[in-house]
Amino acid sequence: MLHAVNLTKSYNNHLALDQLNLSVEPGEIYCLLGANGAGKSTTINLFLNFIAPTSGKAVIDQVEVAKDPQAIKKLIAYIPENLVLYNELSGLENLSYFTGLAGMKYHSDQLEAFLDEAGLQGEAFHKRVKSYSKGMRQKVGVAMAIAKKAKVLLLDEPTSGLDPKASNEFSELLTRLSNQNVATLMATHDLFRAKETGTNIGIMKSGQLVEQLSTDEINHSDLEKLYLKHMNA
Ligand SMILES: Nc1ncnc2c1ncn2[C@@H]1O[C@H](COP(=O)(O)OP(=O)(O)OP(=O)(O)O)[C@@H](O)[C@H]1O
Repeated sequence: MLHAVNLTKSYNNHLALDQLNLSVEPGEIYCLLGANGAGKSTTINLFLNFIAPTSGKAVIDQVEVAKDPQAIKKLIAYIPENLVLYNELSGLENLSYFTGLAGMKYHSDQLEAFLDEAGLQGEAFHKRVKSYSKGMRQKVGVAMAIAKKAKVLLLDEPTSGLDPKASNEFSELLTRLSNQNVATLMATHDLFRAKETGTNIGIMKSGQLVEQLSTDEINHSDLEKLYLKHMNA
């Protein structure tokens, strides 16, 4: 579903991403780990076509992202660390606005069903987003992905700053979406969540993927040891 093929990005001779090769298939939750500056966001941004590759390609559903970004837009949902929503609008109004912008027409009862599926409490649907916690805002993002019937989820540190309960709820949503065959690529610093929620883990260092493994293969403690081994190498 989602493939990086020798994907490379350099900024003025600085290699932010160096010949990355990875695949994420439907139903997989692939977690990218790595220190600050390792190239995680660069990878996500290349799949989003926010930036253009220097060489290599990002491919989603057999379409090269840089060649047909409009086709890709229909397939993907993106949740960054801080989702941009209109604070003066309610969660429901934001969902209505953004789905409308993406060319989708839903009745308010359908929009409410999406928010409900994303785990937002009914009493919050009509409250202004400025009163929402970060976890509630992220749920609006998940509702957008559900409304869009996105085949691919691109997430850049979506649980950063969430309390453990909100983070756990977010992880449960990801698992539910992966059970519906969504392919997820997530940049995160949270080793615990990556092991708990992810199906696959890639450890990045200085723009390179230095380790790939299935979460079935490793326990929490060994994952931490492996991560630190790479960071200290
Ligand atoms: N617009 C830019 N111009 C120049 N260098 C950049 C730019 N964006 C990213 N970089 C560099 O590319 C490298 C990879 O950055 P990236 O943001 O992908 O790392 P990251 O793994 O997401 O880090 P973090 O965990 O801090 O978010 C870093 O060295 C960064 O300084």
